[in-house]
Amino acid sequence: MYAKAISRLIIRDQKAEAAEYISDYIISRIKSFSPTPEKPFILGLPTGSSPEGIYKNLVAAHKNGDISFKNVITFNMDEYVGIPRDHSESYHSFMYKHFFSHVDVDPANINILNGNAEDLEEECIAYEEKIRRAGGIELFLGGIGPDGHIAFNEPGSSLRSRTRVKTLAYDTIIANSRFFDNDLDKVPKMALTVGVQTVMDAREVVVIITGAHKALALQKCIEGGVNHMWTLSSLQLHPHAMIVADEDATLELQVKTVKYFKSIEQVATAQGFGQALASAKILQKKRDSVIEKLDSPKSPTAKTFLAPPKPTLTRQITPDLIPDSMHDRLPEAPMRGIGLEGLETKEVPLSSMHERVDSAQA
Ligand SMILES: O=P(O)(O)OC[C@H]1O[C@](O)(CO)[C@@H](O)[C@@H]1O
Repeated sequence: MYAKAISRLIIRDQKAEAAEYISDYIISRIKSFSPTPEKPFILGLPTGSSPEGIYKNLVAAHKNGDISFKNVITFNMDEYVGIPRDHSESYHSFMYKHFFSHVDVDPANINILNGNAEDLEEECIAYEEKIRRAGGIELFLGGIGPDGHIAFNEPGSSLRSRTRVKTLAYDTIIANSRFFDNDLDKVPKMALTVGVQTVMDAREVVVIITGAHKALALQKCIEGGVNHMWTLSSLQLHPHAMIVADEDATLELQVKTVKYFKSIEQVATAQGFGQALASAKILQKKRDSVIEKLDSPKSPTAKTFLAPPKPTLTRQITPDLIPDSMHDRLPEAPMRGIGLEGLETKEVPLSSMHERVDSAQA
């Protein structure tokens, strides 16, 4: 892992345009992946009001025959603990209402944490295991809270955390109370959530951030350092992280930050490579072809650098060590006559300290 800034921040005027950018992006990613039953596309999904527009677009695209989710396996980010699965505000209900009921995803391919499992810890361990067995998440779509949490990884969460039970922060309870008649007491106090590391393990992470109430979180995430108090900031360490925000969410960013990210998108578009991410497969292909070119005998570099003439290595047998005395190594006759006469050590007469003190005083 290496430290870097967020790869891309895409800014759109309105929330709906941000959602459109992401839904188009997901569609293009799934299409270019060409999933099959043997090689399904593994998609991580969030809930909340932010991604609603994305689901709406995906459903419309599916109905237009533009995209199929048949060979897509989904893993949701989180689920409340202790509310019935069919509660209107459970994340199970949300996902079926906004997405699953309207597309051709195989119900057997839908994974959502069970917040009513008898053993919640076991449920979380099994979830991580299932993600791993599926081959890891290809693209994790995420949403954040105003306190900068990704999934339900509240401020102070370990950046190495994995799926586990989490107590919701007061800020989150207030934010989510709008779905529970604005009654704080009705909001579940705990949730199961994938960990920060679970998200970071995805090959790509895309996060939607909209609204002025999330502006501080976006600023901390992009302009601040990696910090467990703003768990979204961990994305700075991800090689393929993209945040799509609306203008309101950029209110706390420095003008130069906004300008810079906008210029990245403009330059990319002008160069004709858009913002599409080169898939690992394409990158690998590119690497292979570069190496192939270098290795080719026609390549000038191949001759000069890659295939230097093999040096003939000869090894000498280490001679036996013949011990000699120090005396043998002292120069003898040849040294005489070249100005080294008289350098022989003179005998030093022994005198006691007492005698030396006396003569100094005299
Ligand atoms: O988009 P909203 O309504 O602000 O909700 C975001 C919430 O949804 C989640 O993405 C849950 O999946 C959380 O990370 C966050 O608390």
